[in-house]
Amino acid sequence: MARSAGRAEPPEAPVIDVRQLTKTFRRDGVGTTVLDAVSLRLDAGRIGGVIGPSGAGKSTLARCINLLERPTGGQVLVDGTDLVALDDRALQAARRRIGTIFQSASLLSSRTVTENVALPLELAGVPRADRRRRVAELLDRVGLLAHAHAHPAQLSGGQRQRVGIARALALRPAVLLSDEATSGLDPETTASILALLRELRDDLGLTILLITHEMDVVRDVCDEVALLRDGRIVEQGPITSLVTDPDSALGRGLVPQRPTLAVPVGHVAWRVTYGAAATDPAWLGTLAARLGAPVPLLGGTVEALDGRAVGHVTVAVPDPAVDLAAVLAPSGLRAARVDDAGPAVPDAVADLVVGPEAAR
Ligand SMILES: Nc1ncnc2c1ncn2[C@@H]1O[C@H](COP(=O)(O)OP(=O)(O)OP(=O)(O)O)[C@@H](O)[C@H]1O
Repeated sequence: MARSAGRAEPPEAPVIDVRQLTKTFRRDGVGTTVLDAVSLRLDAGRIGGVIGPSGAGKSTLARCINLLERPTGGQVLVDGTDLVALDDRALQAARRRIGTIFQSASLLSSRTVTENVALPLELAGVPRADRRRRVAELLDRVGLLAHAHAHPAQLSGGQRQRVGIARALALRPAVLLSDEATSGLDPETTASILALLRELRDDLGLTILLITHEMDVVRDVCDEVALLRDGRIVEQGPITSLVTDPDSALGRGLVPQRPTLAVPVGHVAWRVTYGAAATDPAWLGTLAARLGAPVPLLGGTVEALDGRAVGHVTVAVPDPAVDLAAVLAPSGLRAARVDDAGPAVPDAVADLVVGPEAAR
C-alpha cells in the first residue's frame, strides 16, 4: 500500500511488551513479592536476554509471560494483545503465539521424536497428513530428520533440546521463550543451540526471549539484555550500548576484565574502553610516539561485536601528569585511571557466570 506523503509511519509495536509486571506469592497470609514492576519490550526479530542470579525471579518472569503463572499486576502484551486480560479460552488460543523451551526439554519418554513434536499439533486438532508434513519440516529445520523414530533416552542433551525447540515451533509462534534452555549443556552444544536460535530468528523472523544466568549466552546471541535482581530490572539496553559504556555494570560483565600484569614502577595504570563506531587501531603506537616513551600493555580483552571493536585494555602510562582520557578522546577511546575505574567485575554482576577466566 502506498504511504501518504508527509505522514510519519507510526513506530512498530513491540512483539513482547511487559508493563509493570508484579508477582506476589501468598502463603499463610504472608505475601512475598518476587517480581516488582518489571517492564521490558522486544521488537520483532530481536533476541533479548533476561539475566540474573539464582532467585532473582527469572523463571517466575518466564512463567508470567506465557501466563503459566497469573501475574498479580501489570500487563503482558504479545503482538498487542494483553494476555492478562483474557479469559481462559481466549488465553489458550493466544498462548499459541508463544513457544516455550525449558532447561530440561521435558519430552515424553514413551513417545518417539516425531510423536513428541507432533503433540501440540494433535492437541490443536491438525489433521494427520498435515501433521506429518509439518513434523518432517520441523525436524529438518533442527537437523534431526535422521532421529525421527528415536526415543528421547537415545538422544544427547543437545539433541533433546532440539526436539524441544521443534515442538515449541510446531504451531508457528511469533515468540520463542527460552527458560535456561542451554543450562547444563557443554559449551560446544550450547554454541550449536544458540546458532540454531539465531538461524530461526533470521529465517523465520522469530522474536526470542532468553532467560539465563550465563553472560556468555547473552554476549553470543542477544541483541539486548535486562539485568534482573531481586525481582527488579536494574539495568537494560542494547548490547552494543552497554559494552561501550564504561559505567555499565552489565557492559563490563559482558566483556569482563581479565587479571592484568603488575604496574611498572613510576607508571600509572589506565583502563581504556573501546566502543566508538571507528577506533584508530594503531592508537597504542601513536600514544607511545606522542609521549616519547613505550606504553606497556598490561592486559585486556578486545573483540568484534557487530563489526566494531569492543572491550577494554589496561595500559601503563609512564608519565603521571598525562591525562589519558583527553589524549585518547579523538581516537574514539574512553580512558579512566584504574584507581577510579571501579572493580574489574562490578558487584552488580559478580555472581553471574561471566566466563571461566574472568577476574573475581
Ligand atoms: N510458587 C511459589 N511460591 C512461593 N515462592 C515462590 C514460588 N515460585 C518461586 N518462588 C520464589 O520466588 C523467588 C524467585 O524464584 P525463581 O525461580 O523465579 O528465580 P530464578 O531467578 O529463576 O532462580 P534460579 O536461577 O535459581 O532458577 C525465589 O525466592 C522462590 O523461592
